[in-house]
Amino acid sequence: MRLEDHDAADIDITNFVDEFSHCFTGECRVGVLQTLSQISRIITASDDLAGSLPLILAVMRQQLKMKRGLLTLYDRASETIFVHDSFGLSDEEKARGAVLPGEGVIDKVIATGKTLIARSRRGARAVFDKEKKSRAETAFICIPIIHAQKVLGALAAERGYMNPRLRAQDVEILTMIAAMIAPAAELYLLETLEKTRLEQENRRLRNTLGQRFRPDNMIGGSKSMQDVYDLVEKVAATKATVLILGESGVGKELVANAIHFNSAASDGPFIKSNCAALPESLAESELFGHERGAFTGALSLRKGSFELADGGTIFLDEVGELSLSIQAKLLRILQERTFERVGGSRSIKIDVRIIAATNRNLAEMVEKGLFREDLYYRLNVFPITVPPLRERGSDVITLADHFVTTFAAENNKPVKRISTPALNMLMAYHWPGNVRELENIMERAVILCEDEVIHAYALPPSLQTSKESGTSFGVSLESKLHSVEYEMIVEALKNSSGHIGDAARELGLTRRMLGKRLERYGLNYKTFRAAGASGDDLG
Ligand SMILES: Nc1ncnc2c1ncn2[C@@H]1O[C@H](COP(=O)(O)OP(=O)(O)OP(=O)(O)O)[C@@H](O)[C@H]1O
Repeated sequence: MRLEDHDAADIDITNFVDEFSHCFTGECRVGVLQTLSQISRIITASDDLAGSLPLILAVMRQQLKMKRGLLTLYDRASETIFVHDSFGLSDEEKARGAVLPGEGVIDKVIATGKTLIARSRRGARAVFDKEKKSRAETAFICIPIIHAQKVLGALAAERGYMNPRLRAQDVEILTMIAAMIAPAAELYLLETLEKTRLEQENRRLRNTLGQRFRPDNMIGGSKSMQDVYDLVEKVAATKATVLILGESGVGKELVANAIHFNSAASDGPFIKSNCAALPESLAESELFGHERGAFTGALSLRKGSFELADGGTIFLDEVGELSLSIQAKLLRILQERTFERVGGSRSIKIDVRIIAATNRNLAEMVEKGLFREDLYYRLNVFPITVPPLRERGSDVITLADHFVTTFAAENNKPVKRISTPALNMLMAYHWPGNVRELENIMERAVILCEDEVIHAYALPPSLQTSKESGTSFGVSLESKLHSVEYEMIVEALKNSSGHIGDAARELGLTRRMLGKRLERYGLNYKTFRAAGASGDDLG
């Protein structure tokens, strides 16, 4: 009901603070102070300020014997006032988010930042619906919640009397409570609303700009990886079994992680079991657990990975390495979600999402009788193939930069960039060990680095053979020297912005000597002019 809905005669809005302040006499102070100290304790004890707001309303209800109360908050960005918490409202009122008679009062209080009181005989009748006989007036007291000069909302309470002294007392108490909960209200608005808004904004931007999902833990935006991210996003929302395929080191475990942490079970456990690392004798008890005394040395009951993953996700890495007998047990879990511990007869039921990964060709293994066909089909419900690094184009550079930043921070080194020849080498290499190999190489290079730039000679010999920038260097001493020379020349030309005299001076050569070397490497000093000293894109 809005303010305008009332007859003018029935409503009296009073700026109340001064009018009745003299009525607040000493006799009530003890009870009031107890209430305030209780509220203050709730606020101090709670590590979640926003969570303490409902408790405070409960204290208002119990200690101050208010019939109805509500806490409204103002979301500045959407310019909406919403009921955060309330007591005494009927289910119907709650469902429509309606507030007490004098809804317009709340608007006014939030707009002006001033305390207001609405008196209403009609309101009284409506409020005390069940006590229709009562014609007593109601006071709807509404106090702004202000923090750092910003109105964050309003605290309102309704009293079924108009006794000026009690009303003045209520105003004073509610004003103090409003001041005490203001930081909590601000925190709530910041944390909850801001987060929701950012998520909405993020979704909106992704939709409008055609941006797509990328798990937080994965670097690289190449088309082939974007296809992987799309699959991750889709399957994360389901409970389907996932089979992740791809060469060693491509990031299969990261994909499994991303699925789990973007799923509804993200608060549940994520248990990884490396099937290849387990000797046959131990694999069964590792996965399914064992009862006490199940075998020599089984001194106590042990839960296996499946049981530990209950309510979450189990990641079976290198699933192609499992023995045929364990494959049979795994098949049963996939079909029935039950298993027995080793040495046990009781069936254990679990609720687990299964993600398996392998770098083996399972279909081929099925043909050779090394992998159960029925298990293969059960696992292969939603396959995701992670592409090798050599098929990800400039992701190599993005990942290399990411690793340089990470390892520079880890090792406390001022390394800032990768030189162009080094980048060319990274791009030309075929990366048999994929991202893991790149990660290791960049860690080594950062450790070796003595200035702010990773030079080509800091990369391992396996990369030195690459045809970087069209200049192929062999593995002999002479080729390596040429590689270093080439890079030093490129750096000097960059530093001097393509000024051949300055570059020659920096290198300790004459212009003529430098000219000859430029010729040998097919370099043109003029191409370094436009890019400037820090240009990174010159070959
Ligand atoms: N897209 C990526 N972004 C950042 N780091 C990555 C990415 N892909 C892989 N890595 C890193 O590379 C390393 C290897 O990744 P991961 O262990 O997930 O590969 P894998 O395919 O499971 O390997 P394996 O088959 O040997 O088990 C890890 O350190 C991982 O953090």
